[in-house]
Amino acid sequence: MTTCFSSSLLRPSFTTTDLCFPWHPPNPSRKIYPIFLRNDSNHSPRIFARVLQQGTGVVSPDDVSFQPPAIQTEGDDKEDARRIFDEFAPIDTDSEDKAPSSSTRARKKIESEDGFENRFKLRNGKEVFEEKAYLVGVERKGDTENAFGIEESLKELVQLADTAGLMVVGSTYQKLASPNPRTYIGSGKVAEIKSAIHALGVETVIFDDELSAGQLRNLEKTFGGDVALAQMEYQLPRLTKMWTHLERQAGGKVKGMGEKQIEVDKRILRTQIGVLKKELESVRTHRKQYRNRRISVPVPVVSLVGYTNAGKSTLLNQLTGAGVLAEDKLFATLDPTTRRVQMKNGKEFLLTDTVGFIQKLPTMLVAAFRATLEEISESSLLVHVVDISHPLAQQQIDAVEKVLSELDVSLIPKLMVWNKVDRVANPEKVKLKANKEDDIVCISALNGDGLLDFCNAVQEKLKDSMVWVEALIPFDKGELLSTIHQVGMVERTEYTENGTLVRAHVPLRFARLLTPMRQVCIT
Ligand SMILES: Nc1nc2c(ncn2[C@@H]2O[C@H](COP(=O)(O)OP(=O)(O)OP(=O)(O)O)[C@@H](O)[C@H]2O)c(=O)[nH]1
Ligand SMILES: [Mg+2]
Repeated sequence: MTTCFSSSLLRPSFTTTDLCFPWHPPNPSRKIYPIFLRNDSNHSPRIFARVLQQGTGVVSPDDVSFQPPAIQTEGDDKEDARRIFDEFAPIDTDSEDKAPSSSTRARKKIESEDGFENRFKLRNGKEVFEEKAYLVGVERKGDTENAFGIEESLKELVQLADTAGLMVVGSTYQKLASPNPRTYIGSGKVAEIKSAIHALGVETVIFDDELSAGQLRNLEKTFGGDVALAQMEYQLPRLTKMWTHLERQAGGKVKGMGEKQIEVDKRILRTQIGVLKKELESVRTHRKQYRNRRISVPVPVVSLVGYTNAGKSTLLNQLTGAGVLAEDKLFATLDPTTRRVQMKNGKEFLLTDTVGFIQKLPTMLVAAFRATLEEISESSLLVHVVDISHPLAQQQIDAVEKVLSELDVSLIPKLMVWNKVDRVANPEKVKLKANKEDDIVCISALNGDGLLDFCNAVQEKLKDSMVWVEALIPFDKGELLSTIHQVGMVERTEYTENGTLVRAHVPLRFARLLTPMRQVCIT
């Protein structure tokens, strides 16, 4: 699962055109392990490596069976590459007690000018440390059969990095003629990355590529870090050692940046982990409370599902004025929100916004995503929102449907919404096409176009999940009658001596409430 963009998604410091982003399409059939290599100043490659395992689960160091180093370079001179990698290799082992060198002082000066503390940014009300990131894409022979093209996949990675609080300052890629996963980027590319690290003050390098255990080991050795973002917490006690060690690589005979800096770094990690945990916990609690409250209400629940950035939150806001965060950013919505939609004809349904789907799902979002999935399975109707203006709309539809097909939701009725018709070259043509298909409605969530049609279509589809009842409602139960009108589809009412005879489709939960009256009616 993974995510996409206009330049407004990107930070002000760069634009889409700054990014040279040919990219290898992620292959859903394989595990992708982007490696984050962190270098903390323009001059000191204080680096650690971490792996973000895509998909569910968390990789642990024990899961990685190391084999002999197996970096093979392609096209370039292997010796050359080895030399470049060697520059990052550990050197001295006991430089900790030595006086700070001029390079350390210069680095500190740069960091203070850079406003280290200023780089804690507030995002969605939470404090994150904004790191400068550089992306490295690798396309292997055979990758091209993937539905998502290189550029799109790379853009998604930009958005993911952005969402993760990183500032993407540049990127590069390399095409490898061999599908062999043991073949890795050549020395020229390594040199290019190295010079970018220095020139752009890059702190995090993200490789989006499948890495063999050998490569992993090599990178781990080369860059000195233990591996895994998901393992940050696990690594915490070992960071002091690791970063001191990396310090030595940076300057040779220099003293490390000192305990203070190391403590700051650890604090950053702890903060990030803590924020994440709290956030996911609150998602869960929130969802549970909402669900419990909702179950007592007979109004049908409609869930908006769809690829990230499709416009789900915008649609919810338009229909309900909910003020739900809608942003041109990956996973703007983490905490699903439910609002009551009241139609002009008095009908009601509950509309739930959900976390967007993506072809690759970052580990840190998995928990939130699961909360959403639980939500989906309890809906009366799934509305699949599609950004029809997106060049890869069909691939995004396929990605979402694939996820849905893996869930236990096949019996829930579905409605597809083609959103952002205002952005397509020929809206009329698109609308015509939608009209020819069953269960597709064209809308612009942004300007409100087609929303009435949407609500009507929702009502029609909800019928599929309702049950047919005939009930005699006593006159003193007038509130039941108005609820039937609100949440159900009334076909006919008839006033009799004993009450009002109603024939209607109503949500199952509500039908149960009517059971005694149905019996009256039948007898
Ligand atoms: N032009 C246009 N832009 C739209 C429309 N609907 C949404 N957008 C824009 O698309 C971007 C994404 O919208 P969101 O509503 O945040 O998308 P989402 O599906 O909730 O995304 P996630 O929460 O990340 O899954 C925002 O910049 C919206 O303003 C539309 O109908 N037309
Ligand atoms: Mg959203």
